[in-house]
Amino acid sequence: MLPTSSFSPWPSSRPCCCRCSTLSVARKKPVAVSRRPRGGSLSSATSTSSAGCRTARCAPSPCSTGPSCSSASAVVVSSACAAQDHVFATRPSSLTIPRTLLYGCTDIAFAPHGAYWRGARKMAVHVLLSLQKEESAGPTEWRLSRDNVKALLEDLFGAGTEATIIVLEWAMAELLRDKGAMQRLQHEVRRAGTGAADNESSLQITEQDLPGMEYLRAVIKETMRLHTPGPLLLPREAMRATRIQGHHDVPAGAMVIVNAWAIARDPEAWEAPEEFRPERFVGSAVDFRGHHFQLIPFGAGRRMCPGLNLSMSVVELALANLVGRFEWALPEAEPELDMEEAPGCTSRRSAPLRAIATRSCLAEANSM
Ligand code: HEM
Repeated sequence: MLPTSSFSPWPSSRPCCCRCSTLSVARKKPVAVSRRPRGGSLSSATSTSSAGCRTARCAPSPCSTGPSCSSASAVVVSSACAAQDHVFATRPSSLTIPRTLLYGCTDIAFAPHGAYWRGARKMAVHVLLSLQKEESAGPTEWRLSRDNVKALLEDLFGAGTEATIIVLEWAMAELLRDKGAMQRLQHEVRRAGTGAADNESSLQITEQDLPGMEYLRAVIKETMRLHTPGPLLLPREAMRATRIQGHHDVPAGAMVIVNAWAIARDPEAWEAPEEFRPERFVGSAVDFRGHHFQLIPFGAGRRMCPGLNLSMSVVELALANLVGRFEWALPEAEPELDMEEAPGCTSRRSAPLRAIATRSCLAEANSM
């Protein structure tokens, strides 16, 4: 993950770790925690919440001693940085939960770096996630056991669906709170949607309508910045000993956790980071495709999420049709939206979103 160039992962003035109950941060060791998550389990490594990440950010900085730290068995990265992607291209081998649930890590997400992972990922990207109708990977000579297939399907259904739904739900929640953003998005969608010129009942947003919708993409980026679906991404492991930023030694086998939640709210990278401001992405080149390390909800580098295009097509299409075809309001009984995130590996809403939809009035919208 995290290729080269300007590399400042653990600046002197900021906490460098989210609150993970079993990770103890050595105050004088900016990138180091002294022991692995208890039992080496996935849930203990990644179970956190936005409240936990926030608490850590407000805590006295464990990074304040600067670059004097030495080695680590687990490293938490909390600000945008670049590192040698090839060194961190594997997943921790010590996690018992994925090993048990994913048939010995024969899925893609937790497979160790190597031929099996490469083949499985290639197959998924070309055959399943390329959004092409024809198989483009060519005939495969792979022999997969029944368990291998089950592990792969768990990734593709499990990993994909929850994160995609999380983004859609948070986007609607933010838009329900921000009438200006909702109106601007509805205006864009209704102008571009097929049938918009006729009447609302024929409004249908298709994939062909999406490319011109810059504000729609800005809303989705801003939603993923504020509500990163996997706040700690997926853990990596150092395949060999390395040194990062010239002074942080990372031993072979150290677990690397990226606190994407904290990075996306870093006041040094973002103006008013706690506010929902989709406009910040209008006319901006900043994207989440792994080149801008301040926004990495899909990760970056070799292990970056291969489902990015698929999930973004789904979210764009669903959100455009939801806001284009309906007017939205909060239920009278619940005028205030609860914006808490539930604890866990993902940033699900703690309370389900409840909203009232009525048919849209396009004539009005088009005269704006
Ligand atoms: C909003 C939607 C999604 C988000 C935010 C998301 C996020 C992520 C993240 C953070 C990673 C780890 C990246 C890293 O280590 O650098 C990942 C990996 C992965 N994702 Fe997604 N994902 C999403 C949708 C999907 C979908 C739709 C699929 C497939 C149907 C999918 C399949 C995978 C797989 C197979 C991996 C493992 C890649 C590897 O280890 O080589 N994801 N995703």
